[in-house]
Order: sequence, then structure tokens, then C-alpha cells
Amino acid sequence: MGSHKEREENGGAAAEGQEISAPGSIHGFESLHRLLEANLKPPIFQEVSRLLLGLNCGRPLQRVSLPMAATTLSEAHNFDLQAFCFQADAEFLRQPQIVRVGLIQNSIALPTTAHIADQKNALMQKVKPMIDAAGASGVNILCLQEAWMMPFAFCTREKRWCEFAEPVNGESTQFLQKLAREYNMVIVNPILERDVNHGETIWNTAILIGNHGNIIGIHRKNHIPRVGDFNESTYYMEGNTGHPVFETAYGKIAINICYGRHQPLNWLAFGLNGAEIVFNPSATVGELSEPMWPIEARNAAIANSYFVGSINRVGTEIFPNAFTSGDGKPEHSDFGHFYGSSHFSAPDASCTPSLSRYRDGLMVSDMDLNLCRQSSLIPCCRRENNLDKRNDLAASEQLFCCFIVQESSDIK
Ligand SMILES: NC(=O)NCCC(=O)O
Repeated sequence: MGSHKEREENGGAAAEGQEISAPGSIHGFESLHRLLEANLKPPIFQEVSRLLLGLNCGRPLQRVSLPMAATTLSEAHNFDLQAFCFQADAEFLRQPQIVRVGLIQNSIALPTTAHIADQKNALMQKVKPMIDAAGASGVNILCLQEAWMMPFAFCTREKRWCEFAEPVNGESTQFLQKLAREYNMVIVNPILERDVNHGETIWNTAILIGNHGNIIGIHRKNHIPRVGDFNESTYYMEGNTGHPVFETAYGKIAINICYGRHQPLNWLAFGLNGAEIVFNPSATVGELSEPMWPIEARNAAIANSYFVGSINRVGTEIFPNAFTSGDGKPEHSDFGHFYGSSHFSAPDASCTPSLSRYRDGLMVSDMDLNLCRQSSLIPCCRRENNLDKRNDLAASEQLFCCFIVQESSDIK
């Protein structure tokens, strides 16, 4: 099973350890972690993992096992399933605040030439077993990838892909509301939004669905890429929702959509507004961003004392008409390889290994939210040092307050 074609026939899975020439290949391995594990002697791999993934409460991050209902679904539908547990130290005054969080990554389900209604239906059918596995695993908060209900067609600049846009209470929201109620689960639904009440404006939006199927709120992508084939500014503008943090039944969460991860002030604003978990639903390709992918979210988690869930789609999506992006490159019909690699980062600088670079996947992790405050000593000192370098008075005041609170809790 060496070629790209053979891999496609095998549902996107590579035979581990085999040389392959597919775009985005790392020599047949599904992830860097798995490549290292297969090629390094165990004590060396352990030491390399310590450096790459950090330590949680002084020891390697623990894997947890999931119910058979979940593992059976992952085998039947060929999706990567991994589960971990971020712990925090025991405290005298607070109970642990453990939530189980899930991330779903997927490839498209039908060719981009299929009828739009069929593509959407097939996508819902494709992610359903992963949502069921999350439900069977007791996941409390689940996030899907950016614009999960469509191919990432923004490279083409063709108007017709706007037909995938939906109102906030559209098809995908209704589909997920039912599952949210069934599994008592908060679900983040990132889609291309058509704002039917305001001139049919198109936005890149994450809709937050509560565990009773209620719509808690929305957030619209703050920064739009204008790089490579990411011609997204043809379709929608920078969002108008600021940096909201939503109080859910299981914790305070925010969504920093894709390109927003390159802007440290987005991460900071979500932190100042009280986020305990920030999701980064994305669609990005190897050539442009893969070296940055493991760094940015992890850095944000450390600097802002919260957990981050990073999600990227998988596969190569071929479009019917070749396109260019005004950068002198010859015309082409695909965006390149979306490398998956969804993972969690924690405020104590530890992180999970990544999901597959090729296959659909569900990443699950328990996280004790007490770790946010426990990890915040160092960032607060850093923030205090930065105060006089800032012009942003409001931010400075909040940072100063943060420092004061930390100071007084030290005295206790
Ligand atoms: N969807 C999106 O914003 N992609 C931008 C590419 C990147 O940030 O890596």
C-alpha cells in the first residue's frame, strides 16, 4: 500500500512504516508521534516525548480507556480515537472541576461535484458515528472543525459555494441540537453562516449549542486569511462579535476560529474575558502552517492559563475548475493536504499527541479546570512586567487586577 491512490482506496489510512509518495506524507506514518514511537528505542522515545509533550503534574500525560461502544464505532468507521487525562493538584478549598472534552476532525464525504444537498447529508452521516462515540464516552463539550458542513472551497473564489451557507438555526444546528439533547453535551458548530436577518451577509461562524439543545450564542471569525490559496476574504468579512466567552454547564469556553490563532491579542482577549477552554476549529494545509501548528495553541495555553483544543480537517479536496491565487503559481485544482493533527494543549505546557494526519478522528480528554488557576502564577508575573509597555488602558487595568488577585491569594 504505497501510493496516494492506494491510500485513498484504503479510506485515507497509510500502512505505518511504509514509504509513500503522497502529498503531505511523513513516510507512511499517521503522525509524528507514531513515527517516533516506531523508530526510537523506548527509553529514548520516553525522553523525546517528555521534551515534545511536556509533563502534567510532573509526569507523562496519562491515556484513558474509553467504553467499548466508542472503540467499536472507531473500528467500524475507521476513525482515529485517542483519549487522555490532564490532572491538577488537589486543593484544600476547591473540588476538582473535571470536564470531558472532545474534538472531531474529518475529510469531506463526497466529491465536490456532487449535489450540495447530498454533500451536506453525507457529511452529517460521516460525523454522526464520531459524535455517537463522544456521547458514549460521556464527552461534556464537543467541537467540530471549521466550516465542517462543506468542502473548503474558498480557494476557488467562485460564488456558487455560498450555497453551503446556513442560518444560525439551519440544518446543521438542528442536527446537532438533537444530539446535544440526546447526550447532554455542549456542541460547537462551526459553519459558513448566512445572516438572513441582515441582508444575507455571509460570515464564518461558530454556533454554541447548549447541553439542552439551546443556542447559547455565536462567535464570528475575527481574522480572515489573505495568504496562498486562502481566498476567504472573497466570501466573508472580519467578524463583528468581539471576543465572547460563554458560560456553559461545564465551563467557560471561547472559540478562536482558524487564522485567529496567529494573533496573540485574540488569545489574550479570550483569556481576559475568563475563558477556561478555547477551541481553535481550523482548515489549514501543510506547506503553509504545519511547523506552526504544534506551537501556537500550546503557547496560547501557557501564556493565558487555559486549555486549547485545536482541530484541523483531513484530506485533499479536488475542485471542478482549476484556479490561481495571483501569486504566479500555475493553476491547480486542490488546496493541498489538510493534515488533521487535532490535539489539546494545557496551561501547564503539557499537550496530547496529535490525531492522524490522514484519517477522521475523535480526540477526547478529561481536564481538571483547576489547572488554569494553578498554572497562572508565572503568566501573571509576565503580564505585570508588560504593563508599562502597553497603551491599552483597559487591558492594563484588567491585567493589573489579575496580578492583585494573584498577589492576595499568595498571601493566604
Ligand atoms: N481557514 C483559515 O483561516 N486558514 C488559514 C490558514 C492558517 O491559518 O494556517
